[in-house]
Formats: sequence, C-alpha cells, structure tokens
Amino acid sequence: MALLETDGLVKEFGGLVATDDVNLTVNEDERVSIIGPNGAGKSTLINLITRRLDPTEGDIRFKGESIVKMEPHEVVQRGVSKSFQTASIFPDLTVRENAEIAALAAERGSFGFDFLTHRRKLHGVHEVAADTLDAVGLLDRAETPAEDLPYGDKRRLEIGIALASEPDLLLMDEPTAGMSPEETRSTVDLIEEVKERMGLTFVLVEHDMEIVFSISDRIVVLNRGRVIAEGTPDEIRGDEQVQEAYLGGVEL
Ligand SMILES: Nc1ncnc2c1ncn2[C@@H]1O[C@H](COP(=O)(O)OP(=O)(O)OP(=O)(O)O)[C@@H](O)[C@H]1O
Repeated sequence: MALLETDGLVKEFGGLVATDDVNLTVNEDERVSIIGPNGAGKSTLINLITRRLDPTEGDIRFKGESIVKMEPHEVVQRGVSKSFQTASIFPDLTVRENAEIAALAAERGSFGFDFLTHRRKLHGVHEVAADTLDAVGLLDRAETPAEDLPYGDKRRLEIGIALASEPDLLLMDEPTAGMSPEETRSTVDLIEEVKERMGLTFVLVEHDMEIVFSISDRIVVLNRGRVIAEGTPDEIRGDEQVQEAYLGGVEL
C-alpha cells in the first residue's frame, strides 16, 4: 500500500524551480533514498512533506489523506517524523526527558502545558520513551543531560526523538553529516537495526553512496528538481543518465 504519495509537486522560489512536478510514492515497509547533486531539490522535497514549506502546486497524501493544507504538528500526529538537520534536542534536559517530550508531543501536538508536573499522569509515555531509548542504545544514559553526550550519541538521541513519536514514516536528511567514519558506521548499523526491529518505512536523503546502496530498497534520483531515474540500487548503478547527470560519468 502507498503510505506517501506526492502528486505533481512543484516548489518555486521566485524564478527558481526547486522541485519540478515530483511524483513520489513510498510504500509501506519500503526504504527509499533520494539522491542527486547539490541544489537538486532533495531538502526542499522533504520540507514540503513535513509541511515546513508550502508547495506552489501539487498534492501530498499520507495514508490516502491529503496533508498539503495541514500544519507541521498535524503531520507528525498522523505518523510522519523527521530526524536530523534541525536541532531537536533540549540540551538541559536528560536523555529520558527528551525522549518523553517527543513521545508526548506526538500525542498532544504541542508543548502548551507544563510537561514536568503532568508527566506522572501520562500513561504510556514512559514506556514508549524507555523502549525507544533501548532501541537506540541509550537506556543506560537515560539520566545524563543531553548536552553531556558525545556527538555520536547525540545523533542517536535525535533518531530516538524521531522514533519516540512512533512514526509510520521516518524522514532522514543526511543523518551522517559531520560524523567521523566510526560514528557513520555506528549510525548506519543503528538505522539497519531499527529497520529490522521496528519494521520502519523511511525516506533518506544522503550523499554517501555506500550508505545509500546498502540500506535502500529503492533509489529516486533528482536533478534540477526533476526525478530523472528511480529503481533498485542495481538499476541505479547501471543507469547511464544517472552516471552522466549526477556522477559525471564516474563508475559506481
Ligand atoms: N528558502 C529558499 N529560498 C530560496 N531558494 C531556496 C530556498 N531553499 C532552497 N532554495 C534553492 O532551491 C534549490 C534546491 O535546494 P535544496 O536545498 O532543496 O537542494 P538539495 O538537493 O537538498 O541540495 P544539497 O544537497 O546541497 O543539500 C537550490 O537552488 C536552492 O538554492
């Protein structure tokens, strides 16, 4: 079943067409990567889906329902979560509190009440937060203030925060940006692990081809806002148009 569909999605910034008639379908349990050269429109596409940007034209449907007029938090409540790129961590709060706030936000959709005084009354939030921290390997650091975590663990917490809302679809925009090779490996392992454990559907924007080829079921290639190819990693590897447009003829 199609979980996410974009229909003729256009985003213009002044005279610049950042996404140009993009029709993207992501099926349940599918892992889709979006690749393309700098400025191809990858982040714009993600920001349209999360409703951080309004499209100039087109529709976005999630589980068959149009989300194109919704507020960002309404999209989160329907099961779309985005990890990375924006600072989602509250540095002064503990790892556990960060996960609990994320779990709670998905239920309430906002922070319009005093979380800390109400938290004992909130069923389920503790369990979801603890399960999530367990899944990302941070349960033993639950009481650590988030700001004291090493960089790699902060990124794990970001994944945890995205997962704590129990999303049906996780959007990841360059999850390994700025990481050391070891942190990159451990993040990729973590994504693989979470994918197995939670049966997650995700859309990944990533420049590192090794990562893309290893964890995607399907790859969508954007160039100047347009989808120029899509297929399995093997199909994309062998696609001449992709080689030309994106990789400058370099063998993958
Ligand atoms: N808020 C904005 N205002 C004006 N132009 C924008 C804005 N956001 C993006 N653009 C332009 O839209 C085009 C697509 O940008 P986008 O960031 O989506 O590309 P990208 O594929 O994510 O690139 P990168 O790989 O470098 O992150 C670029 O030409 C960019 O300069």
